[in-house]
Amino acid sequence: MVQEPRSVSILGATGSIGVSTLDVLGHTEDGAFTVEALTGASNIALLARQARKHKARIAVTADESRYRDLKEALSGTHIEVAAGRNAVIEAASRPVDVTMAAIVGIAGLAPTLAAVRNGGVIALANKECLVCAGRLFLNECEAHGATLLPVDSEHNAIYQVLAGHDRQAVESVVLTASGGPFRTWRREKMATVTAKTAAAHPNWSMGLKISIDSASMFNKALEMIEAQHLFQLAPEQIEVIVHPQSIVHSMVRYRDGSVLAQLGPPDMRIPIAYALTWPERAPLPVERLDFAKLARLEFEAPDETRFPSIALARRALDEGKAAGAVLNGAKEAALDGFIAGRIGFLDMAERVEAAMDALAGEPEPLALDAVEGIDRRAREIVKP
Ligand SMILES: NC(=O)C1=CN([C@@H]2O[C@H](COP(=O)(O)OP(=O)(O)OC[C@H]3O[C@@H](n4cnc5c(N)ncnc54)[C@H](OP(=O)(O)O)[C@@H]3O)[C@@H](O)[C@H]2O)C=CC1
Ligand SMILES: CC(=O)[C@@H](O)[C@H](O)COP(=O)(O)O
Ligand SMILES: [Mn+2]
Repeated sequence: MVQEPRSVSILGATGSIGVSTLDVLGHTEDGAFTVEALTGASNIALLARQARKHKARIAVTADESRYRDLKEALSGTHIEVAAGRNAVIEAASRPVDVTMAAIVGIAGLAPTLAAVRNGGVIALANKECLVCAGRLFLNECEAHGATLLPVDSEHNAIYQVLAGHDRQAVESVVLTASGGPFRTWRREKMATVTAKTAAAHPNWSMGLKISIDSASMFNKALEMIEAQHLFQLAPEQIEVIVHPQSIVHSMVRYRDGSVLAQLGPPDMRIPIAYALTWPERAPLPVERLDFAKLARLEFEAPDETRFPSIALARRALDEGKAAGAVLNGAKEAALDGFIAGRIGFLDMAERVEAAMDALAGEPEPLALDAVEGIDRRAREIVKP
């Protein structure tokens, strides 16, 4: 049976997830997908190359000052060009079958919400949408009939192993964490690391910010809150276990004692392809796991003294309300400060805790401007 082509927009096309998404599209059958919008920010040359190669209808940079550069880079084509935050939101609101939401940080929230309001499939890599605005985001998905498919590898794994099972039978979910580059380091040594060392993830090739978040385990902290919203879990149903090989992407415990897991090589093209082709599974030429060569799969409890981010996430899960938005906004500001060399690696968790103390009990933000407001206040407290 010949199927209609699916139209796809990629928000954050020039980033790690965006590039992998276009790579996956390149492996699908000819004519299976058409590209509507590609958005980026600073990397104009790559955005223009991608738009030409994949015959996008529109290319948008979030940086208003780069309009002319992008226009010039796409001269001689019929590809529309636009620039600025609102242009990204407008491009995201064009109706498509699938939107890959892969802008980094809370900057991805407004464009992804715009895509949600069109219905269709939202392939969600941007975990911050759920961390900062879980209830708002899910309400909008329901109101507009959007299908939310998680791309974050752990949540995609859980989504896959929940499929076809009774939710009432779920005891807990177990998020796996690599432990990052400092898994075995002493705390004193962690105090002096640079952004370059922190960005060297042992298993995954990812953007700068999520790589450093993996090193501080703030990535796992965000993922705990992401899981709470996505799978409607109580705080005590969310477990974290360190698994240094990143082969088991996460697990679900059922009430009969069974544990179901999803495994695969650490390659984001697998969850990306799952979301793009759902509910089918298309062939994908990625590495196959060779179980005879896998020496061992290890598991260990996270050390919450060296990685206080995990305890901060537990606190946010328990407090609810605006705590997710505060944790994320404070973390983004602290991370920017660490990358710029203004604060140390261990200072990040201290700054986040201070913001959570100061803004404890703030009401849950249920509109975009309320989320952005609480995010701004958290950043002001951190002021790195
Ligand atoms: N990378 C991975 O393997 C995984 C990523 N994720 C999540 O996916 C999201 C993307 O991650 P990743 O691809 O690593 O990030 P990258 O930093 O590699 O890419 C981010 C993308 O967002 C664009 N961008 C940056 N700032 C803005 C802004 N203010 N407005 C609009 N666009 C902007 C960038 O444009 P430009 O580069 O042109 O400046 C780029 O296209 C994050 O939320 C991350 O947590 C989740 C699981 C795995
Ligand atoms: C690939 C992916 O989903 C990342 O979020 C990954 O999980 C990061 O690894 P950590 O487990 O080290 O945070
Ligand atoms: Mn993840």
